[in-house]
Amino acid sequence: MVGMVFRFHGLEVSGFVIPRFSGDGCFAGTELPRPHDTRPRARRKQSIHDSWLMERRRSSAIDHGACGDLAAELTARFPDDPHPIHTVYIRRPFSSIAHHFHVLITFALFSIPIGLLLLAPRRARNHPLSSSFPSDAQTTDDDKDDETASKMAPKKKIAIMTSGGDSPGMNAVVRACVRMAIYLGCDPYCIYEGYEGLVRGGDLIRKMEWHDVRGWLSEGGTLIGTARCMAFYEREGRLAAAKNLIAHGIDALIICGGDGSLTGADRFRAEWPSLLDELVEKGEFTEEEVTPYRHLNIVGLVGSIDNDLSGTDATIGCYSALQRICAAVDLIEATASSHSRAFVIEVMGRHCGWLALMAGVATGADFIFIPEKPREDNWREEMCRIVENHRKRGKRKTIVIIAEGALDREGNKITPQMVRDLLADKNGLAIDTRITTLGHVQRGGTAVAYDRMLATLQGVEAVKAVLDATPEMPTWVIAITENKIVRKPLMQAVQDTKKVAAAIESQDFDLAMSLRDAEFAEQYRSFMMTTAVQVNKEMLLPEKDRMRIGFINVGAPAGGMNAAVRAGVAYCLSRGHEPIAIYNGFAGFARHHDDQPVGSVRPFDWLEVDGWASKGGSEIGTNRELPSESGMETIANLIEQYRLDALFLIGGFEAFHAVSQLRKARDQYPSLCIPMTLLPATISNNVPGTEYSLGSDTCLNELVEYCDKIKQSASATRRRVFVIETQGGRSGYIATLGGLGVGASAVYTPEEGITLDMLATDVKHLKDVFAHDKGQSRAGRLILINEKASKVYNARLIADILRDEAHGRFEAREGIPGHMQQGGVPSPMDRCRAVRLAIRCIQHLEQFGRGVHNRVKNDPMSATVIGIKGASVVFTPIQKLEEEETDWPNRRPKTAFWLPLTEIVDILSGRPKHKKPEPELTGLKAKDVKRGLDDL
Ligand SMILES: Nc1ncnc2c1ncn2[C@@H]1O[C@H](COP(=O)(O)OP(=O)(O)OP(=O)(O)O)[C@@H](O)[C@H]1O
Ligand SMILES: O=P(O)(O)OC[C@H]1O[C@](O)(CO)[C@@H](O)[C@@H]1O
Ligand SMILES: [Mg+2]
Repeated sequence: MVGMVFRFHGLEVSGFVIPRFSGDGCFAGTELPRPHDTRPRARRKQSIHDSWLMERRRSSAIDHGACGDLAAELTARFPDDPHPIHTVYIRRPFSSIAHHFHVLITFALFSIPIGLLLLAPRRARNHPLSSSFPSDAQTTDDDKDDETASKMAPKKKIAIMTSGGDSPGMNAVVRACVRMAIYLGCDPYCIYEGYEGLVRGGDLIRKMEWHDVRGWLSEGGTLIGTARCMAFYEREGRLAAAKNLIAHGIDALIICGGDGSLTGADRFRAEWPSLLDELVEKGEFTEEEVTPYRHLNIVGLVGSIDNDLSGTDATIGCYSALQRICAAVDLIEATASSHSRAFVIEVMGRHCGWLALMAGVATGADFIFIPEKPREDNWREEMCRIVENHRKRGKRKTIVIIAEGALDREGNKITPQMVRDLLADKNGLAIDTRITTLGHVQRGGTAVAYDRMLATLQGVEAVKAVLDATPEMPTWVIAITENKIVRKPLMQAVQDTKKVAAAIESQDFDLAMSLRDAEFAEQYRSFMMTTAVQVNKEMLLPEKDRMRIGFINVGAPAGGMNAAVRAGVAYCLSRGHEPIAIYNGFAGFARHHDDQPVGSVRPFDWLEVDGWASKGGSEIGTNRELPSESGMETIANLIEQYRLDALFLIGGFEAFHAVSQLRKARDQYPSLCIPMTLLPATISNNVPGTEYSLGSDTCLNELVEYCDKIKQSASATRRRVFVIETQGGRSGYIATLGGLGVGASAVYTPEEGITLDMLATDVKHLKDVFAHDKGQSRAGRLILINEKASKVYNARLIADILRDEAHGRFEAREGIPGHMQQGGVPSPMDRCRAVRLAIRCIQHLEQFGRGVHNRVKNDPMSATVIGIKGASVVFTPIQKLEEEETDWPNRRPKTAFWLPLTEIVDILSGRPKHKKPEPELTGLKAKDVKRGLDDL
């Protein structure tokens, strides 16, 4: 270090110091012993950043000399640093900004590697868009293309920040944005500490590399920090933020936060032109310098556990928080039931009742309080009436869920204490009552599979939106409607969100409800119907319209089956229908209906069913037998014998096949001319007519949790790859979505198949990746393979091939989670969707009424599948699905909506492009080709 001259003031590094500016245009550093400094090395390095950055000026040094030596010197200082310094650029003092050089030092801080950027330029090294896939092995070669840099257009710099309360999935957002930006030839930056980082600038704005975000999918919270920043509420703060963005040459900003953060973003966007004018006026920049930034390119991502932004069905993190809440309520139920107690559980949601509402639906709570829909003035009597009704029916536990922002109709806060006092009132219900406040437990922990998927896909979409943006376009927020990721105008979403608050304020609660997403109001009605069973007599249908509805589960168990039965039964009871349980599928129906003392066909007992909201498996039993196997005539006779007016089926591909068989047999057996509908429930998610089946979310959570653990083991062992076999039949949905959630290096699906070419590419890729991994990095890798991806290659064989090909350079093992993937307790999403879709199914069946055999026979809508398709919930006639949309030999839909996601899994894991397998020749063509009678 001695001999190099620095211009920076009192800059210290453990072991050497960079002295004051000497005024002679060159730099020097001197070794200094630091015996007193006991801080860990990373902390000491942080202090260099801090003090150096305090020294920096826009117009300070520009020089390119000696940087190679300095990088080598700094690397030598920190030999065991996992992220060595590649390049140091130094500026000569008072040079013009127009020289377009920058100072960059890459240090490592704790586990977060940092690209330290000083005086970021508009200059960049450009990777053409057509460049090969970025991979873990090839991403940090910044210095290679220096000579070409000056000839190319500047690279776009995209900054990502997280803001407001942290939420699980924010790290997945950052990972997706960083890697997608690199993939598309841009430079990603992270703004640390939310708006605070934007206002303060300096080293809170850092360039990111591909490997910087490795392993982030499974981390909770936000690793780039977040804050509630007071300064950003003020124009002064926003002015500083604008200055920092331009100073760092940032072209676009992706903000992931809740309603507040996006309101702030919208305000920033609206003020931007005047902020730039003010910066020019104050002499911070010239007009030419700000010209490239005249259009502020912002994209919002909604990251919040509260699910409080209008225009999107889900926010990143809300399902993870719901998972924590439901897990806690499920646990509390056992103790509540044991003591016959009531529990008042307070959940987060300052201005939004989504968490409380969904928790109420998913756990089958007795009563909820949410800000958007305060109870009538007589809420005390209403709650007591419902709780009393439940207790009279024999319920031993009472669960009341209250959002922290719960209000009464006059806008007064309803507190858990008020509710407790009411339930415990000695002159009233006199129930032994406790309060549990869940607090920040709800925000903690790793993201559930859905949030990882949402965060990743929305992150990718945000980068694309940034690159598509033109000044004429509105500023987008990335939303999700049902199953579809969509761009919506941020301004509209923010305005609608503000309207919710205003509507609550002005006590227009219907408006407040309608301004939330469509599911919100529907779920509220679902909750009311399932909790106030037979309390509200207005719900009852006239006698003549009441039906006997058979409930039957078919296929393998799937999370949410019981919740669907519970909701369907509760709805039937509210309407005066008679819900009939058919135990153990068609096999039970055909062969055990007259067993004694109880046969397989019997009315439901509401008290028993009411406890099924959170139960896994299938309480009424399920199996794969088809009506044709049980005997179609027997089934038809039984339907007649039990006077069933409708059939509600819940299950997977076998259930689909069963409805198809029943429909086709209608000509022969008139008793089958009753309305029937199928609610898809299978972890494989392979039922035609829907993009989502109950149980698939539970399965993905199990798979992701399993893979996280395996990956941790692989990472601890350093250079090891696990090949995980997933279930899913001939559908690669679970493998692909699981791969998206855990960042798999490769996913093998039956839709694509496996070839030697693919394996060879993946082996080479893994070798490259491991060769570039430093020993210290979190190097474990996963490959996911569906159980039927190939007739030849299975998890064990692929692991053996990898191990053999590694020639001792890395290890490979297989892992098979098997039936664990069916899950224990169903996920809240499966439970909530089960409730909503089951109620829709019964509503669909009840439209037909009783004894309408002829009408039913000619109406394609009388045998249907309910499904979520894109942005809507739809019923599709089974005949259409059977004939047009089903790949019968492979037992899956002809088109898999999720197939394009495989590319995203590959892009984000840096998997190289591989040759796709040829389509399989079958039948006569295959025979003739093999005999040489036809062309290949
Ligand atoms: N009206 C506003 N004007 C300017 N900045 C704002 C505005 N509202 C919020 N912000 C900025 O966004 C930050 C986060 O907002 P807030 O605390 O409301 O959290 P949030 O984004 O809604 O997240 P969550 O509610 O999930 O915790 C604020 O600290 C502030 O810096
Ligand atoms: O952690 P803090 O800043 O106290 O914020 C708690 C608030 O954050 C939120 O969880 C949203 O993240 C609100 O529901 C809650 O009121
Ligand atoms: Mg908020």
